[in-house]
Amino acid sequence: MSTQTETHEFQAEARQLLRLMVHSIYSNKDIFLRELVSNASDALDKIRRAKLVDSGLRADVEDLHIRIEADPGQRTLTVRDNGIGMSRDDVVDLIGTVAKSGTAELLEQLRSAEDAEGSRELIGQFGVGFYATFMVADRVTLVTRRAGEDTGTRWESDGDGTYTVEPVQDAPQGTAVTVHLKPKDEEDSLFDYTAEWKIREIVKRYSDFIAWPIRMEVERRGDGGDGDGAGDGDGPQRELATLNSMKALWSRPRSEVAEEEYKEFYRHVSHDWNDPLETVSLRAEGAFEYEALLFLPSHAPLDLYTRDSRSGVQLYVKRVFIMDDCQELMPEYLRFVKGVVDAQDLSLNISRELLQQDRQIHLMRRRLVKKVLSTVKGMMTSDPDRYRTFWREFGAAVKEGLLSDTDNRRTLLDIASFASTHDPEQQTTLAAYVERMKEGQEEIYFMTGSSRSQIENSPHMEAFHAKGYEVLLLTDAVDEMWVEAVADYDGKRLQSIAKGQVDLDDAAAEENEKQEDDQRREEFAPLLSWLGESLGEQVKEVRLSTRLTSSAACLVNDAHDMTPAMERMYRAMGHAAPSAKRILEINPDHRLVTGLREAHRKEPSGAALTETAELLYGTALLAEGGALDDPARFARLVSERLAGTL
Ligand SMILES: Nc1ncnc2c1ncn2[C@@H]1O[C@H](COP(=O)(O)OP(=O)(O)OP(=O)(O)O)[C@@H](O)[C@H]1O
Repeated sequence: MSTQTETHEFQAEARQLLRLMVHSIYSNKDIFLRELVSNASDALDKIRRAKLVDSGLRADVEDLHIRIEADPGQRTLTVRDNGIGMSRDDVVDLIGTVAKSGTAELLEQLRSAEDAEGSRELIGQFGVGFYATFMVADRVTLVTRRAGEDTGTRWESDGDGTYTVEPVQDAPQGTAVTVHLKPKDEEDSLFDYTAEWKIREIVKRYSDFIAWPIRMEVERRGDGGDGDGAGDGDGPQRELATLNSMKALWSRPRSEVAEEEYKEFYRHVSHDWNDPLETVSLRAEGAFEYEALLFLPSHAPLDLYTRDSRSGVQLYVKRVFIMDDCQELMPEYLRFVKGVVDAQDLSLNISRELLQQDRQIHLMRRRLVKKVLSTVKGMMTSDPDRYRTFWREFGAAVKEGLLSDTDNRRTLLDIASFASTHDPEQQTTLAAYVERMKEGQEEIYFMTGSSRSQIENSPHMEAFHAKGYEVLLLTDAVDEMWVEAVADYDGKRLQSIAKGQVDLDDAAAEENEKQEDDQRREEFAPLLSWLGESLGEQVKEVRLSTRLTSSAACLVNDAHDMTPAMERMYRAMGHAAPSAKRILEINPDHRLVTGLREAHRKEPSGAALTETAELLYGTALLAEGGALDDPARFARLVSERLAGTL
């Protein structure tokens, strides 16, 4: 070891991931080579781009390629690229840590995953990249030099928790990763990764479309020989071969590309080990030509709802990689879409700033979005199960589009599904809801809340349930927001059952009940006005309810007020959101309410009565899942009352 060798510890999460790799929960170990080739290919993309942007960069971009070197004697396999390379700090930051958000959650889920199958699925959603080498290696050495820098870095680890870094003077530009292979053990899927046939097989299978040549020294194939590679006495002849075809998949007609090739390409661009759910290809001809090959994943990534979630569309210009994560091509609500867009008529030097202003890019994005949405719409009829998977995984993200993408709002409403009281298992579309609407029903009823059972059991549901009206049960955080922005679907107003007044009676019944109502209002007027005063701190009005059948009371919002959930969300985002006072509705048929009316008639004031009013309000709040201001006081009042009944 040189005097400049430093020993570092892997970051805690990295250590845990490494342990998983060493104990190899993933049965297909071949993919380690795919990961190394994929990283090498990215490094080559990056150097070409860097040189385009800064022609003064001291970098050799003459013959960019990947080279695989196998040494059966030493049992090593090296993947070498002459790409962008890494500085010493890059190596420590990128290789020694796992920067991906969601790592901690993933590890937690892995710990609780019950079987190997479950673990594989989870890890598949994550992609372990470079660390996959530790499935096949007992030591990994990486030598790298960043283009433009003089000193290189040597990194080495046996995957146990620490690694070393030291400077090296004679490193070539780019990165070489040498895997010191564990002994072969085919029963454990550990093949001989120095064997030419095995390397060829893996490259062909996983990396054929890589745009850079993947070269390796191979045995020269004899002309019509016996194919055993044996030489004629001078030993086998060797030659340098390119193992991959390098064909850009997106430029080939769909009919000529095998499903398996698309899947591999998807894995390359998405770093997802699972198959994609759907492939979307698009070719635009004319004044502004481009080709797109996009994928809808089959699982939501763990970081889909975190702030730093990346969008997965790469931009190429005339087959040259320009940038990852091109947000100008896909709106945030479709950030899970992965793939490649290759434009013919953009400058290779295009910057993000210019992209934002480019009219053609705007048009391209509009068309891509429409294509993705129409693909989803198509799935609804062609393959409903697949559509359901899509919506389960990505529905909550897509609904964000109802707020941000007014152009496509109608399509978004068409492809959306919601839980509903109609069916405890299956979600419904709005179109299906409208079809089932009762005669005379003018509105689409919904309620937002934190869970299906909480909404279903909330007092607001009672009359809707009793009268057989279907209610949509909206439980995603984003639902609170979009329902404020979207007024109607197909001319039918969207109406929260927890807001404003409800009127579920038909005209004939209404006439009969009108007189009864007037009489009741008169009877209850003194109680309502007393309750209004007594609970004046908490509510802005107390009125008789038409939505309750079995509960004594519930809280509702005025039609234009924010719901408590919205207020909480605004506060969580750091906005000031003063609490809007709500309306207490009481059920004139409930024993507690009629009893209270009688008690109030006999003795219009008094501490016990005021406490009952407080309890009535508190119970209504609890029934909808709300939080009491002073739970201890509430508990004491309830205990005292209970004690009185014994
Ligand atoms: N051959 C290489 N040349 C330059 N940088 C590399 C090379 N290999 C890895 N890196 C750097 O190390 C980082 C981490 O690599 P790693 O394979 O662990 O994850 P990743 O490729 O970013 O994502 P994933 O885990 O999904 O494959 C890369 O993002 C890249 O910046």
